[in-house]
Amino acid sequence: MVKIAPSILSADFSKLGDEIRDVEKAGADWIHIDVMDGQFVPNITMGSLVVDAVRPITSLVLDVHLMIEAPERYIEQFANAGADYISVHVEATKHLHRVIQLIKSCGVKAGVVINPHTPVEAIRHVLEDADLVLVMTVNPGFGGQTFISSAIEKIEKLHSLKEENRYSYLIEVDGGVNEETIAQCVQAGTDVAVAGSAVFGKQDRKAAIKMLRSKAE
Ligand SMILES: O=C(CO)[C@@H](O)[C@H](O)COP(=O)(O)O
Ligand SMILES: [Co+2]
Repeated sequence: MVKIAPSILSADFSKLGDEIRDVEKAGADWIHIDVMDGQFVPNITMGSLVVDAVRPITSLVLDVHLMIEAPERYIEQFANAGADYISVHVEATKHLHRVIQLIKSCGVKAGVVINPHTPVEAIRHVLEDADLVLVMTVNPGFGGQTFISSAIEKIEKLHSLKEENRYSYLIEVDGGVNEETIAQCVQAGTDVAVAGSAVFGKQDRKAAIKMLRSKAE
């Protein structure tokens, strides 16, 4: 069954603790945390302090999506704050293989992320080391954007490479995932679906997650 990972970017930050408890009660599997630096992407969001604050209030997996230049500078900080997964963009570092090893050496699962214009070939040689591959279905930087469906063939490709080579990574999709788009993602091989506005943007989070799961089946 697909895991649902609400992105706190769309939560009400004036009551972040309550928002996280609410989606946990509503059946969320993971909590997705979008870290943006105003350089790699135009927006600035949150740092490791937020991961630190969230860690004691939930037992859900904390899935940290780093949209920052040279992420190798901050891996230890996010690991110490309690991240379970740390994902870095291939477009943001000169030494992707080294960053993956660094994440793992901190005892954290390592994810690699590709932007909508980036082909799977760009991460081909780190797939055997990755615990997670995150396929962006919007240009990173903001919540509430429209799903880019050309990314579906990349999910299919990652799924078949995984089967052929017995790789162990999970496939995650992020951006514009909602009740209209989740089915095609899951059909293509998605294991984890990030949903920001499709969960936090709704009053009834339990109904929202239930709807996503039912459309995914
Ligand atoms: O990483 C990002 C955006 O850069 C995402 O995680 C968004 O926060 C997802 O929001 P929705 O598109 O689901 O509203
Ligand atoms: Co994200």
